[in-house]
Amino acid sequence: MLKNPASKYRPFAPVRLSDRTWPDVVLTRPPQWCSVDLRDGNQALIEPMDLARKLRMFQALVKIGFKEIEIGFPSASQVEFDFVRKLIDEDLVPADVTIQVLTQAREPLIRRTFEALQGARRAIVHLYNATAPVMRKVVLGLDEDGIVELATSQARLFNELAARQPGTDWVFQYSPEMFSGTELAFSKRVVDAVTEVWQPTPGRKCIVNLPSTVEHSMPNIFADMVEWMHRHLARREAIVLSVHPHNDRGTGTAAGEFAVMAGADRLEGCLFGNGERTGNLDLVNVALNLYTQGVDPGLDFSDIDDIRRTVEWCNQLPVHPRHPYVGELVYTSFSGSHQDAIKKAFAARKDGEAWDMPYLPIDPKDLGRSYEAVIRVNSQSGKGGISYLLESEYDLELPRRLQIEFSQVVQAVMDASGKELSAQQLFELFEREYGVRSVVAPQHPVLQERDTAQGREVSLKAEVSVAGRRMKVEGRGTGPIDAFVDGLGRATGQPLRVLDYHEHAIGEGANAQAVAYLELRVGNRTLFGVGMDANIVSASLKAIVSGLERAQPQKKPQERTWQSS
Ligand SMILES: CC(=O)SCCNC(=O)CCNC(=O)[C@H](O)C(C)(C)COP(=O)(O)OP(=O)(O)OC[C@H]1O[C@@H](n2cnc3c(N)ncnc32)[C@H](O)[C@@H]1OP(=O)(O)O
Ligand SMILES: CC(C)C(=O)C(=O)O
Repeated sequence: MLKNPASKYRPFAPVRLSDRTWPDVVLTRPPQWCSVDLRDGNQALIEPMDLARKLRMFQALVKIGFKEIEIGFPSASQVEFDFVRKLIDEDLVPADVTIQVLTQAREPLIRRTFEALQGARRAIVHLYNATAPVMRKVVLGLDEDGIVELATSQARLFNELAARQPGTDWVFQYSPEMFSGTELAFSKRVVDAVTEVWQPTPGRKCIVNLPSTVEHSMPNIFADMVEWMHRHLARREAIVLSVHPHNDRGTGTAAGEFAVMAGADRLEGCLFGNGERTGNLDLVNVALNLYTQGVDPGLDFSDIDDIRRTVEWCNQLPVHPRHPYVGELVYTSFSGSHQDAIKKAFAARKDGEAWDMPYLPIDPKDLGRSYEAVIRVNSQSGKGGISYLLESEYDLELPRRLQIEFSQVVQAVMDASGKELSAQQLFELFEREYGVRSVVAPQHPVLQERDTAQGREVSLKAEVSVAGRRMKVEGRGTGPIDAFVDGLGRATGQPLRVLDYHEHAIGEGANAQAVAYLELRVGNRTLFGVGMDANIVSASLKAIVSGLERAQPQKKPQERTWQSS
């Protein structure tokens, strides 16, 4: 890179528009949408779409709700021509959808374009020619007058060819190419000259499309340029003012939104921002930005993953996992504090309430995404995410101090592997750590109760196996748990106390299980034991054995053996 980039690059020129109004505008309704996936998106593909892919994309766009779809550049190739014919000949265009096609301002191409459209019910024919200084000089070798002459002569050809096909309801569109890099006064001059030829009326408008063919400036500058055009164009009342932002600086979405605030009526772009170089404006992004402001965009993305799969198939390009609204990872939280906040907000949220969810600007359900993938656990995660997954996938409601204890177990495993843990892996780790499957309930229990002067007394005899060692326990207490703790303490010679107790059911009916979480004091250690059983008392007794097993001196995590004192 250069030490002095100014020796090579020029800053963009600000627009003189001190009375700009667009910054105060609030968007309360959607613009007119036009998808250019089948043209600008298609021309940017490594392998342009064949007929089957074009048709599938067209049908997906119709299903989403687009009413204007640029279906191709019919003079560019046979496939492009044939696709237009296919839609017309096979009557595949719904009555409320208008197809649009693009042509350069070159006579043979324009003639071929009108030929492709024969028999169309309604069509937008889109004419463009270069207007930017570098293009005038280097590509076309024309001065400003030459460019105006080129544009107007071809605009006249539009009038002529359309008149020969009166059965079609024609709409004309004009784009000064690289509007973003063209002097504003010249853009106005050429656009006014074209609309003078076309003579649109408020009842029969033409479309003037302002492309940031290359995104040259910050989006506020683009908005100033659009507002300037909006205020200065002749015949504005007879024009649908459209913009066509690209995304070279990564601000295509902002440019599109600001342009609508600045007076644009219509937005051209592609699904998930496909298009030349860094792409076109991402229509899904803008539509869902509106949606999250409470504005119905008039486009339906309620199965956004299906749309992504279609787009990936047609474009043969992947959508990035972090792409706004659609990426595989955008409804996933790995970091502990995010998980904690999301978990609490889900628990606090009541149906019908306004969406006010930390770290989730949109309800994934609205786009057909599920909550399950919202939280994933890796070394950046904390107890909130871990317990969320265990609760949402396995119905385990870990008490808070157990969440803290188990998250340290998880962290040790993560630190060693560096990998993400799925909900299933977390559950298996939990089962192993607390011996949920391996711990056996006390065998041959004999339980007796009697009333004494101090109250009810329970005595319990049983055989128990703790970490592979069988022992007989005999104890007394105010209830079975108390008696078991007393007996185990005697049998192992280890002081044992229950500090806290939580239990809940998992599942219903014949398959219901009880799960008990007991916080124990074993010797000088405080730790949890967990037991699961169809019977709640057995679940509690198993939890005590679980805690006792875990209390023995540790060799390696996940590898403990019993050492009796
Ligand atoms: C910014 C955009 O996205 S605009 C859309 C661009 N899309 C595409 O180009 C995809 C489809 N294009 C194609 O298939 C081909 O380019 C075609 C069929 C249109 C034309 O092909 P060719 O005739 O072989 O010409 P080529 O592609 O090299 O275009 C360059 C010629 O067009 C002329 N030209 C370029 N832009 C324009 C314009 N806006 N208006 C008029 N003429 C133009 C150039 O001056 C050059 O003419 P020259 O050969 O006399 O020097
Ligand atoms: C033809 C125009 C609209 C275009 O695609 C562009 O300038 O990016």
